[in-house]
Amino acid sequence: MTGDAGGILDALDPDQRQIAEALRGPVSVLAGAGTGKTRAITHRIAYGVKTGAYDPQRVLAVTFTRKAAGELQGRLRELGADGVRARTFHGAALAQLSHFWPQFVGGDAPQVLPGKVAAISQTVESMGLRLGAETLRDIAAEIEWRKVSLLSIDAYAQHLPLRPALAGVDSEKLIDIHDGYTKLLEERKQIDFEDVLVLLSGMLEVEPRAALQVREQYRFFTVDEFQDVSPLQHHLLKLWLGARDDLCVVGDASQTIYSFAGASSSFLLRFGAEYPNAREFRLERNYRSTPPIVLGANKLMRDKPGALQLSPMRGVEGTGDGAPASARGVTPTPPQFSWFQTEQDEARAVAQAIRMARASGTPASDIAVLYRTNAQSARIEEALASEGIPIRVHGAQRFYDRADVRRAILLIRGQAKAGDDRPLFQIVSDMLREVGWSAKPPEGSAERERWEALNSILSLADEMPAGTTIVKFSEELLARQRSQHEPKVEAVTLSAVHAAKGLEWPLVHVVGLSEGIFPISHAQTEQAIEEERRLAYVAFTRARDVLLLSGFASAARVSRVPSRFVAEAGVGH
Ligand SMILES: Nc1ncnc2c1ncn2[C@@H]1O[C@H](COP(=O)(O)OP(=O)(O)OP(=O)(O)O)[C@@H](O)[C@H]1O
Repeated sequence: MTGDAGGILDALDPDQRQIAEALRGPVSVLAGAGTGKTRAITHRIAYGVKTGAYDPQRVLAVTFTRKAAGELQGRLRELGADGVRARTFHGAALAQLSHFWPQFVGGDAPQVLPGKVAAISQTVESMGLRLGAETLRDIAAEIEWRKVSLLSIDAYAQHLPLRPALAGVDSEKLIDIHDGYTKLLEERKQIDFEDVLVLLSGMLEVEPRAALQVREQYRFFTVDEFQDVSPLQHHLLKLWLGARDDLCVVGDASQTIYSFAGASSSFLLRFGAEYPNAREFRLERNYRSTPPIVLGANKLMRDKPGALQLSPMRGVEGTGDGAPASARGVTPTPPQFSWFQTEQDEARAVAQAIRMARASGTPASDIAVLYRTNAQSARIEEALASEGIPIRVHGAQRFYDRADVRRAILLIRGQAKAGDDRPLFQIVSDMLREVGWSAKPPEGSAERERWEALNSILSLADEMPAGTTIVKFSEELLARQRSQHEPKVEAVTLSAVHAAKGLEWPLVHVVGLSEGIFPISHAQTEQAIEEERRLAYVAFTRARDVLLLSGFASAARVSRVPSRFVAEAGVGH
């Protein structure tokens, strides 16, 4: 064994360890929420690199969001697997398409449209139709669904009777819009987000030299969140692999929350049929949450296809990572449900509960408020701001895209180049002052959000080993910026459940648990309700120590009852 490879396995339980040691051939990991699947795959890759089984340059770890790819990259870097690439399907495909286009098509690759709605709107207008913004967005979603499902427009036309009807657009018109939109993009020499994968797949199919180059570059593949893979992504993955089978897929059928967008957990559940020589592993020990949270999650998913039965590990001697929860000011309590008259009452009560949690020592960054749709965040933002609680709205703007953060990093890099041997904390706080940071946090909520972002850079400097120079710190920041590895911001996270996948907090509020809100009113079929249930499962399993559920009775003169998911998880008032 080379270097400290064996040490990597020490952080794993026996099941995770088996996965890390299964370095070759097709491997599938069915892993429940909080069972350490990210830990298992990052350690597996690091172990492969350290033992020399993998050339890090030839390893590709794929996931679905840039945030998750950043997280994966950061964790791999911490484990010393630096050269390995963690990318989204889209990011990896775009890089390859841009590389191959000049060679095999000529000129630069076409520009990728930032969104579809404007082009659809133009198409619709040229047809003499008038459609509302909501319908245009629904059409955009249909175009996406068609493309990720690998359907031509003709094949899609056959499927139409099974698709949800769109208000004010009959089938014939809808097909004309798909046609018109395709032609418009061709004329403008533009492509959309899904076309990146469609075109790259086509290129790899018809250009053996392109396929050869990609296969030469990447040899070992890992796909996280495989339950959310679409037929298009699956197709591209097969092209990347060619005749080889060094593929490790990891996922949880109970966390499939993108089937509305064409994802299908059947690729995960039928992996063994696709690769008869596959080794299948299961991770069912939940390290994240207290036993009552785990039991509630199990109840919610009882007897659902592909659902794993989680065993709570918290409280079991010799397991768990780090300090007991109470050391951070969070005292574990069983999940609870509170019911309010209005949304405003609910928001106020959540804000008060968070104020009290902070007063008893829970750091703001240990708290999250999760909701079904983004539109719900405004109420909560308002209520938290009026209690003076710092917030960050997850998914609104990425940390390293913030103008103030970018300026601060630029200044720190400049100072590192110029040379400065004062203590790191002093240099960094001076640089931050130049972009408006001061020792005392400001009052207003936007100002406070900005301050917390800048202050997290200072906290990062503070956490560096003693004696770290400004040059080293600047390199660390740059590496984190490249991999989107965000420092911890001292603020309460507000997030839609979809965007919270893969994350965890000691204290989680899930709000708006009223029928018609969560499950959402437009989820009418059994399939749609099942997807809502999985979304509730994702939400509930984000909590480590305390899970507080709430809902409200009336909104816009509609009278609501508590969400079925509360009772199904066995959570009482
Ligand atoms: N072997 C282990 N020993 C102690 N703690 C562990 C172990 N494996 C995982 N954990 C802890 O369990 C939690 C969940 O791990 P991780 O984030 O890797 O989970 P996950 O399976 O990717 O979760 P999810 O699918 O719910 O997003 C983390 O806090 C992690 O540190």
